[in-house]
Amino acid sequence: MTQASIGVVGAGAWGTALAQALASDGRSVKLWALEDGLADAVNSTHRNHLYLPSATLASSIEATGELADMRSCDILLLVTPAQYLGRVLKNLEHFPRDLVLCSKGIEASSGRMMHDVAHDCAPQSDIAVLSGPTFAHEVAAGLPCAVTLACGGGETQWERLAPAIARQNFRPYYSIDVVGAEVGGAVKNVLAIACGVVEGLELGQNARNALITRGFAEMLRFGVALGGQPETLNGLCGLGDLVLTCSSTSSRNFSLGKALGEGMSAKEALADKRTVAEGAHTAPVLRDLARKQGVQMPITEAVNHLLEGRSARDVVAELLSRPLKAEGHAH
Ligand SMILES: NC(=O)c1ccc[n+]([C@@H]2O[C@H](COP(=O)([O-])OP(=O)(O)OC[C@H]3O[C@@H](n4cnc5c(N)ncnc54)[C@H](O)[C@@H]3O)[C@@H](O)[C@H]2O)c1
Ligand SMILES: O=P(O)(O)OC[C@H](O)CO
Repeated sequence: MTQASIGVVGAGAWGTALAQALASDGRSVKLWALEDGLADAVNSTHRNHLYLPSATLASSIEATGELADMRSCDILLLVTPAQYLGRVLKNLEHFPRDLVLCSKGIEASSGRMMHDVAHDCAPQSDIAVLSGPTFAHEVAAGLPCAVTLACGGGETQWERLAPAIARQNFRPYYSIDVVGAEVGGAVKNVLAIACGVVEGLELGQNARNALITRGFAEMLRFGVALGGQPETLNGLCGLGDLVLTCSSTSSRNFSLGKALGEGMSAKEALADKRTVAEGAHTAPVLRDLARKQGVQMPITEAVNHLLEGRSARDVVAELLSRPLKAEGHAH
């Protein structure tokens, strides 16, 4: 049987790392890069100097600056920042049967989750979501990791995707819950900003772990309200990614929060960044969607206050002054 041909759309840190993981067994992988000259640089130096300079890339990765070159792929992994997914999909001329969404966010202009954005552009394709605790530099270095691969096309899609995506050190777990997988990745980025603030203010490990646990309760409430399954959010794409991202300055979202906690203004912390901290874009739209659903998300509300310019100490004091309530309270 011939192998499915794979393309990765987006040559930021994560798209590059995914291309490297998939090419680690010598398979050829196409990688689309937006920036002028980046595709040529990747092909000639086997490095992505802009987004993942630490990694040496397999020679079987073929980078291109032309989206049209992705038309021959059987499977496309879409790895743009969430706010650009719709725009890039509109420029794709041809959609394969399998689209795998790897961005972690919500479209701010419309409130659409990534699978809705993709479905609106490519209604004939089966849509899957790949998400989990995965820092790009570790994946690109070949270190082991595991992810949720939620297949909207069910088991038949999983049977196509699993052999194309699984590698010795890159281990997908099957799920059918596309909504739960997307909620986990989008919400953890917002919560990681909050945990970074705790680090920046030196509030201690007890506070950080309280925030992770109460943040997880927010993630669960929101995910279930949207139709996601609690067991998905208990897994790699939910709790697993939340714990990773809330514990390390390798996370751009955690680092953004830390800078805010140390006293930098949101404007300064977000200025001139080539790389994306998705939580900053997701926080306002997540708050609006939660309010619409009647779901309480006090930590998400607090992150929005910070991004709107309130002082970190005031926002933390306000969170700690909320009325006492039962831990298992549903709202
Ligand atoms: N970096 C990681 O460790 C990691 C891991 C898992 C998931 N993700 C997710 O992957 C997605 C991409 O993140 P990343 O880390 O690869 O990005 P990055 O911060 O490394 O790079 C920014 C990306 O944005 C792209 N970009 C900028 N302007 C654009 C435009 N107008 N149209 C299309 N693309 C544009 C750039 O080409 C580049 O690919 C995000 O949703 C992120 O949450 C990242
Ligand atoms: O650097 P961050 O905060 O975007 O996190 C990267 C990954 O999503 C971790 O799983």
